[in-house]
Amino acid sequence: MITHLEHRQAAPTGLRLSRAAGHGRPTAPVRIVHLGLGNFFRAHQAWYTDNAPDAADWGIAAFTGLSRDLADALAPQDGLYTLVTRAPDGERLRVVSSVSAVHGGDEHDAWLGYWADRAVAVATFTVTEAGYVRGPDGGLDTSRADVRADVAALRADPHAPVTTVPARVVAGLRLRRSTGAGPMTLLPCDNLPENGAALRRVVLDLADLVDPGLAAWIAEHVAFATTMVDRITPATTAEERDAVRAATGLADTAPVRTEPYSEWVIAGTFPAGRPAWEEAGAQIVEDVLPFEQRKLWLLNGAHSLLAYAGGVLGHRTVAEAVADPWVRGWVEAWWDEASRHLDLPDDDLLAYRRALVERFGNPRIEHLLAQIAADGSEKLPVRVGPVLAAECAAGRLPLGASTVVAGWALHLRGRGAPLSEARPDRVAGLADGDLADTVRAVLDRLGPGLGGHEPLVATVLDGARALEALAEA
Ligand SMILES: NC(=O)c1ccc[n+]([C@@H]2O[C@H](COP(=O)([O-])OP(=O)(O)OC[C@H]3O[C@@H](n4cnc5c(N)ncnc54)[C@H](O)[C@@H]3O)[C@@H](O)[C@H]2O)c1
Ligand SMILES: O=P(O)(O)OC[C@@H](O)[C@@H](O)[C@H](O)[C@H](O)CO
Repeated sequence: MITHLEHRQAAPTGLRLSRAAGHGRPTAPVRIVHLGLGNFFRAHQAWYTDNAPDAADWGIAAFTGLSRDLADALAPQDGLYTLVTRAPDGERLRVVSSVSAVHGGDEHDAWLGYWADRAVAVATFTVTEAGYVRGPDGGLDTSRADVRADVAALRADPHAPVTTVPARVVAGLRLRRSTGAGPMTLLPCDNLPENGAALRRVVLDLADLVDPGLAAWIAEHVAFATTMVDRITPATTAEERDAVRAATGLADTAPVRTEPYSEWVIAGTFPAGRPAWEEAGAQIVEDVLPFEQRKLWLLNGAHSLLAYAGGVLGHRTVAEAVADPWVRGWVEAWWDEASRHLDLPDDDLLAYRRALVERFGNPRIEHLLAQIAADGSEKLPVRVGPVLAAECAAGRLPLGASTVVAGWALHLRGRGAPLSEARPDRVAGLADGDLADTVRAVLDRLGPGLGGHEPLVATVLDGARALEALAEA
């Protein structure tokens, strides 16, 4: 295995990462604010910004969303961290310098301060699908207690601390309007279809409830860009910290490991500017949709299939699950089904599938199925629902899609990884009754009327029984 250090590293062993000690570049002025400081942001948006030729002009102030632990880990090392890019046969380590400031999500005054600053031109987000607090129709879910509390707080005091993502954004934009800090762009980077429009909708919904006139100001001054983001980035483990220390001699409490592959496709306008991300490999396009569907269905849909069906069969990681011939067969079936509904040349799709087989099989990316299985109620309607409905509408009973549904039904009934849902109310009652009841209920979640499609129900039930039989074998 080859280990390549991209930057000069400093001895002595155990020295903490620090700009004063000459690690990384000098701190760049903050012109981007990020919400959702976690692993993916640091392997993706922060890395592209670090690679841009104008990186010295574009620093990021990054806020955690929920727990402030990562901010506390990164602050003593000046926002610097080691990105470990793991190929099957070797790895590259580099110190990423683009994060100029780190904050806990509870530092609301600091958050507001950036939004009032004319120098800040872009806000990016990686807050998980659940973080957008959308209701079933995609609008703001005003039935949530946290949303209601935030609306009441902002009506009473524009500076009041708030917790939901749309409320944090509305608070920031309201201050930006009053300080005349000018237009900016919001750039969501979560695995949601049309994520720019999705964020815009919940932000405008909440603005309307808080401050008459604010929604119109936002519509005129704030651009919502849409993105497709891709780079498989599992959660960091203690072993990773030890491995980085062994390779570099540096004590980094928050390294990130990721794969060599990376894609960022962006559509939108940037009235206050942005880094030259396209020179770091991002694609700026008119329409993200074909890239987004290809990725959400072929990559993320297959991930969910691996997580649920592979989890029932006792697999722990993506690489383990995709090496199982049964699971691999279902993944290929799913890819055939999804590809029929993608408006892209066959050769492109085949090349993408071949690359996915390699990426999933990378033994040095230990991507836990349990991490992917979380929040299925948010993910499956987006990753699998559209293909399932389209296949049924075309008169077919899709094996791959049915196996994802079968795996999810069993997962909800306690098989595979432990159930983890940001919105437990969304899955309440789904596991009640017998397996057929669960299958009907989950199908109805994925497409109107699918729970009453008897041949489909029978196909999913067959799939679930086959999974159970294989798990017992
Ligand atoms: N990890 C990947 O491979 C990957 C790849 C593409 C896209 N993404 C997107 O990035 C998201 C985050 O992935 P990650 O690996 O960085 O996870 P992570 O757990 O390392 O970080 C998640 C961040 O989001 C915040 N957050 C979580 N729920 C929130 C909520 N309800 N409101 C506000 N903030 C919230 C957390 O506090 C944390 O700061 C994913 O959900 C996905 O949409 C991840
Ligand atoms: O990050 P999530 O929870 O939306 O989904 C889990 C994985 O499918 C996802 O993180 C992929 O690894 C990623 O989308 C690859 O770019």
